[in-house]
Amino acid sequence: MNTIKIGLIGLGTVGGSVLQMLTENQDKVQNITGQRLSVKTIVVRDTEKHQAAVPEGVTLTSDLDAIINDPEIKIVVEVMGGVHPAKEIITQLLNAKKHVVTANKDLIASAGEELANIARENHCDLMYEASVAGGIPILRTIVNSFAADQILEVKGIVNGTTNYILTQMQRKNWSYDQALKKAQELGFAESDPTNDVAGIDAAYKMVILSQFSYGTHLKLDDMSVEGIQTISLKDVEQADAFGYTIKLLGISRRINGGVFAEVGPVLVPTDHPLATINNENNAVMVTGQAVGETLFYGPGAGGLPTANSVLSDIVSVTKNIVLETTGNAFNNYQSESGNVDANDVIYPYYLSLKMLDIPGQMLKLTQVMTQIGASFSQIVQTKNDDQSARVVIITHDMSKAQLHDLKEQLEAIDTITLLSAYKVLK
Ligand SMILES: NC(=O)C1=CN([C@@H]2O[C@H](COP(=O)(O)OP(=O)(O)OC[C@H]3O[C@@H](n4cnc5c(N)ncnc54)[C@H](OP(=O)(O)O)[C@@H]3O)[C@@H](O)[C@H]2O)C=CC1
Ligand SMILES: N[C@@H](CC=O)C(=O)O
Repeated sequence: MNTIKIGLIGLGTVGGSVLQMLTENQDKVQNITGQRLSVKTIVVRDTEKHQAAVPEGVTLTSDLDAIINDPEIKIVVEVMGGVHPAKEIITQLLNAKKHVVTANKDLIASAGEELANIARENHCDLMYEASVAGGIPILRTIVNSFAADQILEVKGIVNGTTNYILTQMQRKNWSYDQALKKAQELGFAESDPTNDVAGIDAAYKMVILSQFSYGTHLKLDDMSVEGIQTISLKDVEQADAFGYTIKLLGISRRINGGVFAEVGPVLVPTDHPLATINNENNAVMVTGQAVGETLFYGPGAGGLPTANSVLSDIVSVTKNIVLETTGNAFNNYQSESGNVDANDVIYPYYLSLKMLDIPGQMLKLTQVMTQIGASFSQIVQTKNDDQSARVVIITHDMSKAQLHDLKEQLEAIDTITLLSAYKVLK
């Protein structure tokens, strides 16, 4: 039996589980591919820390050249994370004719196209199923099963850490800090969790999903990205009283020949499937013109679920090596798309406002709403912690352009402060 040697860069949450799966599931992989897969070399920063976890016969080193310059190693798994030096390392690996499997969404969202070109020039595979929604096989599903359908919308929960934090805050009354600490301990969060909680990790995933779904190359700078740091317990309770759960959603839609994508907190009706997705689980709802609405659910973070996606890529690369069909892009859908007009992006909004407790403030608010042509379907007045008046509104449908005008007009009124403005899913 032929043996394919593998190099592994990173032995943390995901790398450790990849090593475990490659060791424990060897027989099945061998049965399917006809090849024996064997990890030859592992690269980490601190070899001492990992020595005990490395099986006999496997080289553990901090020297990347031990993989790059080893002609025996055909497939390299990059699970170290971050854009630099991962980008330079993968470039070197591809130029050294090695097939690369990565879970690195930061890198693929920022430089995926460039790396795919280098892979093609070298007749190498570059695969990254694990970069979006951890254990959910969403990218390959879009490539294969939506190949002929026009995807109209992709939305969902694509960050496990924030969904875990929101679930613990909503169900167990944990503080934000307590829930984040636990998410880090469980290995869901990035080594620096800023990108998780600020919505940037979800935005990277929406960039990749949009490329697969609409063939378009969005940039993070083109998207509005908001995290969960500003969600207050009062918002969570008020949303619940209105019949909604707050979730951090990525939403992308084809609108009039353009592609619109955003990440932010959204009020989801409690009977909507996305409201039922808890803990580190993710769910991606793909709406196709022909197929209609579909939902893909599963663990979005964690070692073994993510490793399962990495292994599916390794098996695909192995089959391509055997069939001599390497060098085809993971996704080759390319399509031009224009800009989306802010007048065409329409949702109801949840607005919470702080008002100085002096007469005439509600009248001012109503005047601003009327002026921009918006109206509300629900309104509640309570108190903020500092005893100022808190007014919470759910608007009728309004455009992003109207929301922008509303924000501008409210900024000019020093007795009213807009605390939060979240989309409401119907
Ligand atoms: N954790 C998760 O649930 C998921 C993670 N991902 C992605 O998978 C990748 C890995 O994540 P995760 O396993 O959680 O990360 P960890 O922080 O747990 O592990 C990172 C590993 O990479 C090694 N490493 C970091 N920098 C270097 C370097 N310059 N040279 C050599 N080795 C290096 C570290 O070595 P040392 O230990 O010596 O410091 C460590 O072993 C990231 O891209 C992440 O976004 C994707 C989906 C889910
Ligand atoms: N930090 C990420 C890990 C998976 O991509 C998350 O929490 O979703």
